[in-house]
Amino acid sequence: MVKKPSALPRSFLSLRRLLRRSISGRHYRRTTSATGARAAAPAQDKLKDRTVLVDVEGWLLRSPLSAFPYFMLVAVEAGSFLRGLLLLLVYPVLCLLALIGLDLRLEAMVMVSLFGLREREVARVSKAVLPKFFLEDVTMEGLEAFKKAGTVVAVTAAFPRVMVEGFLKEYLGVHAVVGREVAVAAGRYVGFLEEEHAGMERVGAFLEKMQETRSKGDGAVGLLGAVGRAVHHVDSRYCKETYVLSEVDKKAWQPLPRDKYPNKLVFHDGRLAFRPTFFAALAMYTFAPLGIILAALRCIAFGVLPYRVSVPLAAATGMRSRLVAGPSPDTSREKNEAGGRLYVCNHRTLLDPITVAAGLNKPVTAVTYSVSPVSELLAPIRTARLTRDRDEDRRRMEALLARGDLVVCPEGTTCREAYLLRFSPLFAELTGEVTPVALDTRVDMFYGTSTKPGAKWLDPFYFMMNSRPEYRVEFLERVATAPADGEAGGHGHSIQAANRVQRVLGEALGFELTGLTRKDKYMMLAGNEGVVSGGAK
Ligand SMILES: O=P(O)(O)OC[C@H](O)CO
Repeated sequence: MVKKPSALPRSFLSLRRLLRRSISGRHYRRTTSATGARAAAPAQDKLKDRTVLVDVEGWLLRSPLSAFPYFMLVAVEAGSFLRGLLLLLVYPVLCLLALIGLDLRLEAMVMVSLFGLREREVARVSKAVLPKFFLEDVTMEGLEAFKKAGTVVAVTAAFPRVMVEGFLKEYLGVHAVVGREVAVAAGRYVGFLEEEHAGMERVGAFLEKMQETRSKGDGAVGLLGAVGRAVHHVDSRYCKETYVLSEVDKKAWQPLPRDKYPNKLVFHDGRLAFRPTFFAALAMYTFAPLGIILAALRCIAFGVLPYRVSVPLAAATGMRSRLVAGPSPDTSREKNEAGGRLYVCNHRTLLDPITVAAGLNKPVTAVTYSVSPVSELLAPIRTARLTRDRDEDRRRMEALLARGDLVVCPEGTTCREAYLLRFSPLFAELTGEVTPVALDTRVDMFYGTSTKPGAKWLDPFYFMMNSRPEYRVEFLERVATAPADGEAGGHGHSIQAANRVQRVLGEALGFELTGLTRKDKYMMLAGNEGVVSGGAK
């Protein structure tokens, strides 16, 4: 359960603090903004190395800010689509509650979205799913104001602390997030959100303990929104200087561009590929029955029909496969000395090898690692498991390549954003040249990738459930992977060759190269190493 506020009356606590501060001789100067646009943001250097108290909704995030999409994301991603539907259905009633008091609506949204959910899963969603959406709501000026600050304490009242903590700490480098807690029992949320004043008492107690706030001389600086914010009371007690941002000023602030994200958003998780506002979520739930039918039809088409029939048929249902550059004639007809051709592609979804096969219009074998057994069973192409034992995998791949064309995705896991992960170099030791295939996908409603072991088998189905899923396929010029005359072979060489192929694909796609791995992705998004039980070997 959440900690109960102190039994002492709040007025007594405030009086005690006031006395303590008067005795230490501190002064609290309040600086309010001028009315001109952007006047409220202090120069970066002014806050250099200082302790800053940031009001998340009032200062940092864009206005008007709707909390509904975030609760919808938590309801769906940490709960289920059924819970999301419940939130959608009760939301109009919750809006009526807003007439009685805004906080009542918030409390009710917290109850519907979080009740019964595991604390750990909500924290995971806060780190793995919500940041993508919160980052789109960050104001550039709001963030830049405290970029050089020493310690940043973020305060939230419009969201439970758990919902904003992941994004603020992981992506914006905020040091502490304090705000309202939701009651927990036996590791699950009971759903009661503590009152705003209790959240602010918590902020006060936190600042009270900080050396910087109490004794460094400069005191803390507050960056606050203008109206009706309980955080002002805490701020006036702990900050020597305060910048207050009016709603009018904030409207002139710009959204933070992607290239200015303090930490790159390479990985994210969750099924919903759109911001679930009330109407967008309503559209999704209305479309879902048709989406299921479409997905079933598309899966059957790719499973049983030849590509020259299934591709146009899928296109008639809205699914697009754009072959930007097809395989060169010799690539598709001739075999190389190893046997079949080795196609090396970046990894967007589990359907990548099928798309390559459709582009070639002939069967291929795909090597997989930690794929759900259900996906293997339903795959319309031959698949072969890797073990992550280098010698064994090499033997398996050489044998497969001797028998026919092989598709490998050396990133080892899918990536949704415009980045390429590190290429595992084993493929470069199998044959003298490879054909890189640049793949990109677009979805409008559901992501066809996931990290939850229990949900992975549904990945291709979700991709097919989109109203207009799209694949872009580009067969590139072959790249030599064999050592040139006089060049040393071995592992060092294969790493260089793998990096070369990664670079070629990165250039074709306009994607940034990274050294991140499958393990990095899973540790970050799921807190595990990404091994699907029954699918590793
Ligand atoms: O589910 P992912 O994104 O880890 O991708 C799994 C790969 O397809 C492994 O072959």
